[in-house]
Amino acid sequence: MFTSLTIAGSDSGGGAGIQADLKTFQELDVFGMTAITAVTAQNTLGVQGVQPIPKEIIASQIDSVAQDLGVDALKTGMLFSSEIIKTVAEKIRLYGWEKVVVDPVMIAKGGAPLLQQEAITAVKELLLPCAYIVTPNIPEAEDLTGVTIHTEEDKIAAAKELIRLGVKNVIIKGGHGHESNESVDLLFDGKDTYTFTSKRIPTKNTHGTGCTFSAAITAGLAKGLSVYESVKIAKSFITAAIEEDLKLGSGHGPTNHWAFKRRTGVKI
Ligand SMILES: Nc1ncnc2c1ncn2[C@@H]1O[C@H](COP(=O)(O)OP(=O)(O)OP(=O)(O)O)[C@@H](O)[C@H]1O
Ligand SMILES: Cc1ncc(COP(=O)(O)O)c(N)n1
Repeated sequence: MFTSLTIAGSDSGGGAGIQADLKTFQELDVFGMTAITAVTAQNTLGVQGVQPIPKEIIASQIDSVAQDLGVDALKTGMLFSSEIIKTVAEKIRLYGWEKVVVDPVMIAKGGAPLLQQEAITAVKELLLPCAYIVTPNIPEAEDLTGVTIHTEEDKIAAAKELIRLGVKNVIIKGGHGHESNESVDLLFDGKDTYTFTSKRIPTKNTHGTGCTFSAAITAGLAKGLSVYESVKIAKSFITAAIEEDLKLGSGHGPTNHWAFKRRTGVKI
């Protein structure tokens, strides 16, 4: 049995955060484990409350999992503060984990901050050097690098800057490139560039797409797949989940975590 750990925030609405990660791990036949960094009161309309968890309890959750169950791959999501980032980065180094996917969650779809502004420096200095893969969306890549992104060349320039900060592989996600009728995710491994393209699906139900995508990549890595193979499957997983949206709530609804497995019917 392969195992994955998600270190992220709880989304009471079930579409993003820890909840999206566990649903994705389960669908991809990986045993999911959690270290909760913050509890959010959230639904499809927005974020109504945020309560960070004390750093000692976060450290303790990670120790509990590491010292008994083992971690084949892990991802980070909402980390909220510099203090939490420092705690998580120290644990990643302590246990020598290498298959680490960092989803640099900053702002919820509705605009609520999920990372304190002053914590961006900690992401760059403490977390990115631990990352095997980082998966920013376009605004996050801009914030982390200072590069304004309009073109594919801009994405490559931002990716190179992230590699310089210590990341091994960068995926700049295209969900926010609304001017195009395609959603193109660009992978850069420090040498070669690969693109993963789907047609842009016209829906407002994209709550938790980034969480789901990075969790699917983590599941692939846990099973020993390459970065390229893991991203390819993750792209199919998220495309199916957006295409067959569930139409829940009256704001930005969740995606459909069952869709990929129902569609493919195969074990990967
Ligand atoms: N409308 C869409 N049609 C097709 N694919 C999409 C669409 N929106 C997002 N995606 C895909 O979903 C994945 C996540 O991309 P996105 O840029 O939305 O991440 P994100 O902003 O971090 O997500 P979130 O903040 O909602 O968790 C990518 O693979 C992207 O290509
Ligand atoms: C706990 C948590 N983690 C991550 C997100 C990002 O997802 P989105 O940008 O779709 O709101 C979120 N809303 N809540």
